[in-house]
Amino acid sequence: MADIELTTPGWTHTYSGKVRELYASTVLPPRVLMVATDRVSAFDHVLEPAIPGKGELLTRLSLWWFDQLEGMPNHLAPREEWSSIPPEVASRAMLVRELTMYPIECVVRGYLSGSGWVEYQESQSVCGVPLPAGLRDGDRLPEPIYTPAWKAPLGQHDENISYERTVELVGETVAAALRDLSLAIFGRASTIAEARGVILADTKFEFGVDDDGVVRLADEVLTSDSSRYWDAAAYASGNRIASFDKQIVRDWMKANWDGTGEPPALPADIVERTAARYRELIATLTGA
Ligand SMILES: CCOC(=O)Cn1cc(-c2ncnc(N)c2C#N)cn1
Repeated sequence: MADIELTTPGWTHTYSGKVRELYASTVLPPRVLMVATDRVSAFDHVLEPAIPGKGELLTRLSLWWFDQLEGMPNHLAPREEWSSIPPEVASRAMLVRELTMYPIECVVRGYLSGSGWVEYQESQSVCGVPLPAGLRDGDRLPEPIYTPAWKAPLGQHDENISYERTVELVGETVAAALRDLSLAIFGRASTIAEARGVILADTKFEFGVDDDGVVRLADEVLTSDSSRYWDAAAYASGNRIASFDKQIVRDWMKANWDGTGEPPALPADIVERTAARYRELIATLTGA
């Protein structure tokens, strides 16, 4: 990994994700700086080259969604503290309260696609949740389903788990809260997106708890990295999955890599088309 320390003093690098870096403040109260890079990952690999502007675009999308989800406590630090964000990353960073994170990926699916479609064909269920017969790839589910995963340490695969397993991991009260909050947020976000001509097919939330015991929506929220977004008009006309997310990259990888060894570099047109889809999604949803 290229040198990732910030040139601005007062920050210590603490964690590298596939596409984001975390830093701890050495001067503020417990705060975490979450910096989004332009890196793109698919099939558990970080791909080359980076997608120009991706980090900034997805940060803007996260911040817009946090604002839309008023009333839902989140991990953003008070905006008056944001002047302390290093200018070198300010356009693609979020300053957040340090939380104790729950090890649960709170996945909500409103449509049948991706790994869910593969599993459905074999078992007429997704993550153990039984579904009606006769569904097709891309179909809207009768109602959104909560299909949690255990958040594995970096480098390991997240593992789909049952709701009962989440109870064992975090207790009944918190497990129920994570499920209910995830389904409620998904419902509100779907309504907001559909009013703008965009289908939110599925997404993944993460939550943590602060020192006062408040459960807060954390991580990035409803970005093209944590969600599948489709164009509603294209979907209605039968193009079931004209996507606004990484599908361009996934489809190219499936057609040009056998999954062994290091993945090939993305061609320039795939990089540009992906950047353009990110820009189009943010413009469509936020108007900016
Ligand atoms: C670099 C990628 O980060 C992650 O994978 C997710 N992650 C989040 C935390 C976290 N830790 C304390 N406080 C928080 N508010 C958060 C948040 N969000 C740790 N890992």
